[in-house]
Amino acid sequence: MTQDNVRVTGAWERADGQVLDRFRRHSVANLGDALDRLNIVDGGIAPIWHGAKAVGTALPIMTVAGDNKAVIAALEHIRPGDIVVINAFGYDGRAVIGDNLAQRFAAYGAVGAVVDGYVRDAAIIAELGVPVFARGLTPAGPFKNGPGAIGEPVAIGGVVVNPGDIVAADGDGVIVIPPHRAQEALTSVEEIVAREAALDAEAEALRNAAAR
Ligand SMILES: O=C([O-])CC(=O)C(=O)O
Ligand SMILES: [Mg+2]
Repeated sequence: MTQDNVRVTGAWERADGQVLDRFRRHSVANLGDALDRLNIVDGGIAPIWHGAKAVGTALPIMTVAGDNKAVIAALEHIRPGDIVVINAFGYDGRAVIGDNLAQRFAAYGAVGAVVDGYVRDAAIIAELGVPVFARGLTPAGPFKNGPGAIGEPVAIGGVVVNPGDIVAADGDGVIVIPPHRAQEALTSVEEIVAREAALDAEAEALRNAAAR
């Protein structure tokens, strides 16, 4: 379906809320290790405020550089638990979202947004507490002409994101987990956490021995 210059692909399966909750317990670094250290978005895409983190089901949006018509059209397609994923082609000349859109994402139930591009209104977004990850900030506003696409696979930071993929983001960065690898990732990350706890205990024992 094409909705006024924006192509819209129909529904896809969303990740189960309990599965998302299990991913929420883990750092992106450990999740990356659990997936052979692959599937990680390049480090240029980072949180725009300290402490931002989010895990959700990807709602992918493709824009043209500097334009957010497709982002606005995507609002009505957000379902609770979604994370908005925008391929804005890394363009640094215009912000494709700001506090208005971030706030609307949250009102529709999205857990946050990952933007391969630039954003604005960072101080207000931080105050609102909406987790937003992007390449950087610019005060220049976007055009609203399209074209664009909603619900098709996109690339962000060198990684393909399909509609329905699980996306986890924290202070270190962003990872994309295809749903068919979710169980494997969770089993493996739980082993990694146990190993890291043993390393922490070892370091503590060394510190205590040195203090004696
Ligand atoms: O003007 C726009 O479309 C982007 C923006 O600043 C906002 O969402 O607050
Ligand atoms: Mg604004």
